[in-house]
Amino acid sequence: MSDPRPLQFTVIGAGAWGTAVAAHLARRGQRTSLVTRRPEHAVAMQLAGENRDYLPGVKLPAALMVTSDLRAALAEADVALIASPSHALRDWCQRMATELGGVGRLQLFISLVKGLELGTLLRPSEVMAQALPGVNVATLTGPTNAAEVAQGLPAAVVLAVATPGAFVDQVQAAMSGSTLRLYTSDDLAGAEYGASLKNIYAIGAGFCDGLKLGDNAKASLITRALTEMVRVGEHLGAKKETFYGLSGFGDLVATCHGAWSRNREFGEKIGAGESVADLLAGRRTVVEGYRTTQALHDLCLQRGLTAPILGEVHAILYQQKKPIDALMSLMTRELKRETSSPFAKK
Ligand SMILES: NC(=O)C1=CN([C@@H]2O[C@H](COP(=O)(O)OP(=O)(O)OC[C@H]3O[C@@H](n4cnc5c(N)ncnc54)[C@H](O)[C@@H]3O)[C@@H](O)[C@H]2O)C=CC1
Ligand SMILES: O=C(CO)COP(=O)(O)O
Repeated sequence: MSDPRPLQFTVIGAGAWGTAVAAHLARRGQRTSLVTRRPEHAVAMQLAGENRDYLPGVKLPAALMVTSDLRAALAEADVALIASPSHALRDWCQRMATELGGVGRLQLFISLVKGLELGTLLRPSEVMAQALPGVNVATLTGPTNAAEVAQGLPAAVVLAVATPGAFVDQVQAAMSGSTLRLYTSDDLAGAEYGASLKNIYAIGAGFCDGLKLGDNAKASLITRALTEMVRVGEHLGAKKETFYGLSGFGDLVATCHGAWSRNREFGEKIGAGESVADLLAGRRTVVEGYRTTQALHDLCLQRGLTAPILGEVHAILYQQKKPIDALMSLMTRELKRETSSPFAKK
């Protein structure tokens, strides 16, 4: 691993996760800018020394530069990290392409996004590569609740890249420290599909919580979800082993169990009887699993893949199926060996 040398990091999107990653980088002594969407949000953060809208209670390092000036923040950037909700990713990327007018100094463009784009069904790095062709794309993902990372609690993540190399090793070293340990991977598809699928299963785990089904039910759901994740992901071109790592199993466990998880909590409230529409109305923070359930459902239909748990989550979110009826559908499926159940292809 090469020694860190000063790099310029630009984190785009000042929700909870972009702010936490930017704060981590600045604390590591890396030159870091955090770009907000709204100018008034940048001003509020500068004045308060805190992101009161999305990450209240966490003091931002003085060295962190907060701005809404995307062009200035990108001008010197060696590494850009994007932390928008998946539905806003393409807009941000198009703005970046316009402001950069080429690729500038940018050598690595890292997604912090955990969801697919509705309609195109593309992974975040695929959307990014379309907007900025010629830049190496990557994702940084794993079990990382933003508040914990922002507080400096320890975590491990994976940096999965399209093209590995010396610069990626340098970024790994620059971002790693005593509170955050980065592993690298060349399975970008696996890391992104794992990150997207785990949000759907976390909604499912939330249904278990809301229905008060107990620990056995939730453990069974998580285990079968992992099996489904591996099968769907492999079929979509990912490597099986990736799903047993931080971006798959690691994040699945964290999100299905985390009291903080917005996806899990969304499912819990639906399981307890609240309506999807009421829960989404006027929400400020993102529940990625909601749109991504639709995207992955569409992708499975398109590829002829059977994914029973994903199908039931979709039926609850989009077809008004009752969570208790979805449970019955899963429990009464055809009996089989644990290691069997090959995909039924159309
Ligand atoms: N919060 C967390 O613990 C983690 C989140 N992530 C992922 O990071 C991504 C961003 O999530 P968070 O930082 O949690 O967001 P958040 O829920 O804290 O904040 C929402 C963000 O979305 C932006 N936004 C809302 N509507 C928008 C629009 N129409 N156009 C552009 N931007 C819009 C807001 O400005 C804000 O930055 C998601 O894909 C999420 O799954 C990944 C790891 C951890
Ligand atoms: O991705 C996350 C943790 O790794 C955040 O999960 P939620 O979006 O469910 O809060």
